[in-house]
Amino acid sequence: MIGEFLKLILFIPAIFFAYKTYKIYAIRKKYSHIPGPKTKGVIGFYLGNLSEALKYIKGGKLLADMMLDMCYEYGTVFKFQIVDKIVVFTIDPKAVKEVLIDENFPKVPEIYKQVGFPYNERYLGNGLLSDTDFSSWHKRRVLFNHGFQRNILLNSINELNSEFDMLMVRLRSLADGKTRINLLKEISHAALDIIANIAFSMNVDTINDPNNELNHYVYESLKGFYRQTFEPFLIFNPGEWKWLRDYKQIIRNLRNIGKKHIMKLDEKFNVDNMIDDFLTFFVAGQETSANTLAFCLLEIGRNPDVFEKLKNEIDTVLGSKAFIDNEDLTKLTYTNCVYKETLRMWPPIPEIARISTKDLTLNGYHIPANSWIEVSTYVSGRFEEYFENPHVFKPERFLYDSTNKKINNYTYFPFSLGARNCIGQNLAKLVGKILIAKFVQNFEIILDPAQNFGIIQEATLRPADGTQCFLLPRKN
Ligand code: HEM
Repeated sequence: MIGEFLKLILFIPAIFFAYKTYKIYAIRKKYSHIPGPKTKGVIGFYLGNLSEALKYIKGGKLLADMMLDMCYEYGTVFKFQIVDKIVVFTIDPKAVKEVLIDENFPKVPEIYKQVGFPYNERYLGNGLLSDTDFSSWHKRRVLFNHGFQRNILLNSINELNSEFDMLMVRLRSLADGKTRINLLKEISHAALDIIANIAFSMNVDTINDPNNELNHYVYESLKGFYRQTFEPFLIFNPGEWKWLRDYKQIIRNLRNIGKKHIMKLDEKFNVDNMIDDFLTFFVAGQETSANTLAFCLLEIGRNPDVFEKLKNEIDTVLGSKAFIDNEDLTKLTYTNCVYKETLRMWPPIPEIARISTKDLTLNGYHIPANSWIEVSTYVSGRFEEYFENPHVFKPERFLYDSTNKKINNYTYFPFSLGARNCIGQNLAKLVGKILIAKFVQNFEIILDPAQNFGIIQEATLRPADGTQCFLLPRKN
């Protein structure tokens, strides 16, 4: 009897192993006509290119850096294998257009379920970012589109000016040339206040009260989300179950804040869906906007020539005028280029994945239906064929004059492209330009030489040390 039981115990894993082996064999065969890195030996057969990917991450690089190196080796359409999944990667401009715009392929449900319902707890739920069902997503996107148009956002230019004036006051109190300042943190606080104010007419003062509950729960919920993404096995460790309960409670507390606020608005829509979008705007908008600006100020600190040109433009257009209006913004051409160049080198969302719903041909290669296809503005932005001296921070490449040819839309897409592009991009650009202009008007920046200039990729890309610097008030 015991012998039979033991046989059964060994038989089940053997069947499972045989099934996995067959699955991997079949998938490798299906994509064998597409170029890509070879895998090594038996371990390579089962794990694919996982060990190469881990080498990049351990070496302080990004997965996207591995893709960039592979583009030089295998061309602009190639495949790689991670365990039993094969990903088709492309930065070919025609292919990018086809995947994101012409075919408008859906998002990958496996990725967005994690942020929608981590551990079966409703976090972003079916919010705009995580809803992978086209028709339910589309109904709500149409509702929100209007409020995010540039001309509508310009009605809030007073609020945007005042939020950043508050940040300037706070930074001035620290600008003695000796106090080390983490600019990422300071800008994150302002970004949260702006989203609360502009999107939900909420008065939150995170700039002066970083411990407020909205900031606390948004921050902690994101921290939990990263752990869940990068430590997928922690659920099996009983020692982590208390952490898991606390994480779920943080999500519930954040949703309760959203619920209380939405009830005040007396909305007629489904409350749970409204809470999903309440959380989505903070989660999708705060880190991305703040990280971009932290990278931008890091580049300004690293490139004194860029800082000088910015000062010239901003002093000429604004002088000591504190209020920045739409007319001023349209004149800040170089400032605009600095923002764009920052997003070329440091896009906070470096890669985007889609699932193909039909067979197609990319760059001559047949791509079967149900393929996981990845595109990356980070890789395109650093590919020498598309951008000359891509590792040099050169805002002038976005100045469209007779010496510069226009940048191809499908090689530069930090806000993604097509129907599921970033709804908050107009807000992010307004916020970005106003912050840069006010910062340059007010301060000299000295980067802390002791800081780590590396980058970290969690859900988004950010400067590892958060832009550590010393500030001095500008004499003008
Ligand atoms: C520099 C700042 C920002 C960058 C680089 C950025 C980038 C992106 C990208 C690449 C996507 C597509 C993601 C995907 O396909 O998985 C996206 C989607 C989205 N972003 Fe942004 N974003 C920024 C700021 C914002 C802001 C300020 C908000 C709102 C307050 C926002 C709200 C959203 C939402 C709701 C989506 C999902 C849109 C949909 O699928 O309908 N983002 N963003």
